[in-house]
Formats: sequence, structure tokens, C-alpha cells
Amino acid sequence: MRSTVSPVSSVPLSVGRSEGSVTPADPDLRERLLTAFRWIDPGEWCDHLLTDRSGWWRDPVILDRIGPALAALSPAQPTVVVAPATSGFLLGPLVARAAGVGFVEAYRDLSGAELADDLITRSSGPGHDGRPVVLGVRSRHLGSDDSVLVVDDWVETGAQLSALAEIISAAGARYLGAAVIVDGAQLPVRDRLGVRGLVREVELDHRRRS
Ligand SMILES: O=P(O)(O)OC[C@H]1O[C@H](OP(=O)(O)OP(=O)(O)O)[C@H](O)[C@@H]1O
Repeated sequence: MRSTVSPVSSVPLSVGRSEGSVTPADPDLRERLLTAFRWIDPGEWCDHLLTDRSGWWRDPVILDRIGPALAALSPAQPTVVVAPATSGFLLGPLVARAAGVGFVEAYRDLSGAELADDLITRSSGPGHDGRPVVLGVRSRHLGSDDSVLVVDDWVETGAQLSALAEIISAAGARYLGAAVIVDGAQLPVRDRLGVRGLVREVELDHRRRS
């Protein structure tokens, strides 16, 4: 399911979507997020649409406002922001900066020499691409005094967030919830993982059809 067209990632075409509430946000920012996003139909070889989120990062206004907007979704003041590779490595530091805290990477590829460190790893899934999710976080960067806001650009099955919530719990830290740009989660997943989003996936879907 993974596209070779960078920086596009895949999201299933016929995913179930809930109509749950999304936290109200800056209307202009929401409009920019909806406008700058593109669905891509790769054609016969693929039975689902691909997501092109690159327009978000190209818009300087989005880049300026997205950190504070996501930080504002946190139900409490975090002591640290955690986000998964790859998009989370862009978004996470923007949110951490807005919240006045530090950032910790959650890696998907645990084979790199740079990760020769004590890691807390957890698996979950399958994720939106049908594959198991395995994430690892350096244990020395999280502790029992930490309240952790997880940040990502998109939630679909919640597999990434589930693994992160378990990692945070294993570190003895407090999981505050997740702040995301696009909430495509089903209601039970949204509630279980404390997901708050700026836009709903169905809003993007409506734009595709209009
Ligand atoms: O709720 P889930 O089913 O776990 O899916 C959510 C994940 O999907 C996207 O990642 P993607 O695989 O597209 O990778 P990217 O961060 O490199 O764009 C997004 O950035 C989330 O991390």
C-alpha cells in the first residue's frame, strides 16, 4: 500500500469514519489545512487514495500557527512532547516550542546505529497500511515526573498512538492525550487515546468530492 511518490503516504480509501466532535480551532488555519491538502488517486494499481500533506509544510502561515494550535489542544500543560517518525519529527518540535517544553523522537526504524541506546519499545496494530507498528523511544528522555502530549499529523487506526501510550506508561510517565491535525479515528479509538484534532478526515473527503 505504500506509495513510492514522496512525500505521499497512504490512507485506505474505504476507511470507516466517525462523526465525532473536533475541537474548535482558528477558522483560518482550518481552512488553510483543508485547502492545502490533496488526495491523490494513483490509478489502477492501487485500491486506495494517497494523502499528499506536503502543502501544509509549504504554507508559511500554517507552519507558523500549527504548533500553537496543536499545543492548545492539550488537556493539561505537558512537560514534554513525543511524536513518531516521519511527519511527527517535523510537527513535534513546532508543538514543543509552542508549549515551552522539549521534544522526544519515537522511531519506527529501530535498526540504526544512532539508536544504540536503552529503548522502550512497543508494538501494536496493524496500522493504516495493514502492517504491525513498532515504535521505540529512548528511555532516558522520559521519567515519572513527565506529563506527555503525543503529536502526529494524522490518526487513523490509532496503532501509532496506542504504541506510544504504552511506551509512555512503561516509562512511568503520564499520557495526557494526542493532538493531531487530522482526526480519522473511530469514536472508541478517539476516546481511548484522548485524541483531539484540528480537522476531521471526513472534511477532507468532502473537499475531494466537491
Ligand atoms: O492511526 P494509524 O493507523 O497508526 O496511522 C497514523 C499514522 O499514519 C501516518 O503516518 P505514515 O505511515 O503516513 O508515515 P509518515 O509519518 O512518514 O507520513 C501518520 O503520520 C501517523 O503516524
